[in-house]
Amino acid sequence: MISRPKALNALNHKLLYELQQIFSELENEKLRALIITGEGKAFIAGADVQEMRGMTPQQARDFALTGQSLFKKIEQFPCPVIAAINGYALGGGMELALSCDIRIADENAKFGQPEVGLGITPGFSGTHRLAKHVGISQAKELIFTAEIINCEKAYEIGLVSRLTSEGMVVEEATKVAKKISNNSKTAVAYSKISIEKSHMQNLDTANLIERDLFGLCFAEEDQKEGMDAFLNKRKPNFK
Ligand SMILES: C/C=C/C(=O)SCCNC(=O)CCNC(=O)[C@H](O)C(C)(C)COP(=O)(O)OP(=O)(O)OC[C@H]1O[C@@H](n2cnc3c(N)ncnc32)[C@H](O)[C@@H]1OP(=O)(O)O
Repeated sequence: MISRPKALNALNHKLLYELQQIFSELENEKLRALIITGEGKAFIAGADVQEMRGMTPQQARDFALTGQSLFKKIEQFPCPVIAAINGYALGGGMELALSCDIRIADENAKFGQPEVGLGITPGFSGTHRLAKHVGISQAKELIFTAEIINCEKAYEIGLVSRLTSEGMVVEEATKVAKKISNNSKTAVAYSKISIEKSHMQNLDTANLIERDLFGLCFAEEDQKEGMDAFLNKRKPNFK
């Protein structure tokens, strides 16, 4: 849980470093799924404007690199990462949600990239990932207008995959995490790698990536256990 509620969980250097540390430690935990949510009325209301106000161009560039590196770590995390969006997901907050694999929104969640209203561009990979998830036209409209959209609009444009009533988003994210956890950890991990690496590739390159990972599954115990379970009409017991 992102917990800096007095500043609506705004991402300052301290919080970004803490998150980098947490994800580095969790990488070796052999998790099946990971849920991120915010404390209070915001998921994350963006990068810390107070802290950015006095930055030099070089300091701002270094700050952007800090956020970009953390969000790349999340996107490449060994298990699926689910953003349980409990409120405002703005600027860097939307960009963190975009680095997650699955986004689920509470009915009070609001989304936007308000940066151009502050005289800056998105800086934590939002110009890349927003277009990746909702298409270039929608991404341009959201970024150029700095419009804040509600959860229904976010669902309509494919920014989030599920909507929940107020206060139920972590419960719903937990349900999804449990469904993922019932499946082979290796097969889910390889599927995540294949999707991320083959996206934006041509079909032949994408097929090569998928073919190699598909073959690797057959070197894993889970493939034998999964298929034996089906053939013997029982539930699989993945390691
Ligand atoms: C590379 C990435 C770049 C970026 O992410 S740029 C930043 C993008 N984000 C934004 O522009 C959103 C800024 N925040 C807001 O627009 C508003 O907040 C909200 C609409 C989210 C909520 O408004 P309301 O309900 O009226 O609350 P409140 O009084 O504005 O905020 C409560 C306290 O939280 C602090 N806060 C909110 N967002 C940020 C932020 N992004 N950076 C630093 N502080 C923030 C405020 O200042 C205030 O604090 P105090 O009570 O001491 O006045």
